[in-house]
Amino acid sequence: MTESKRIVLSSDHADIALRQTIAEHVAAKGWDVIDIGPTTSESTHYPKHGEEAARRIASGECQLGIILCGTGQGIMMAANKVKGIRCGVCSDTFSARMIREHNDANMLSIGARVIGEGLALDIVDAFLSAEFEGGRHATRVDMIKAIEE
Ligand SMILES: O=C[C@H](O)[C@H](O)[C@H](O)COP(=O)(O)O
Repeated sequence: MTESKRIVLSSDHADIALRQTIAEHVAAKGWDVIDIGPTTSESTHYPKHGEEAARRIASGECQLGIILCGTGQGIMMAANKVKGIRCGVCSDTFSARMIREHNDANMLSIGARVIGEGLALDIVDAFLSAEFEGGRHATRVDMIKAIEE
């Protein structure tokens, strides 16, 4: 894990409570959590929240990010438009581990209307405790980065 442990959290209106539960869970594990909201369940637009969170990572302010929307898909698509972001939607712990180990993902997206709180927290733990393996996977991640150039 990187020395600085700062993580950004954001979501749309799909489940503010789950995001706040994840924020508390991650903070309890020693992460400095930057929860950029929103704070109410008023209908909002996931692209802006995905982009906002992604830019906190692209700027170097945060090392990792966790974002949520109803399916996790729309906010993931928006986040992945920001250069340097590798974000995957996960509904299982194996994928959450593998997107770190093989893809060096810096953001995790969760479908708040897809999975429950218990699984979501396990997915978060799998994502945060995994490390990028490098080697052949670094070659492939470099190829992803080259597409952005
Ligand atoms: O990918 C998009 C997300 O699942 C959104 O959370 C969803 O489209 C929001 O839908 P609604 O406006 O009906 O709550």
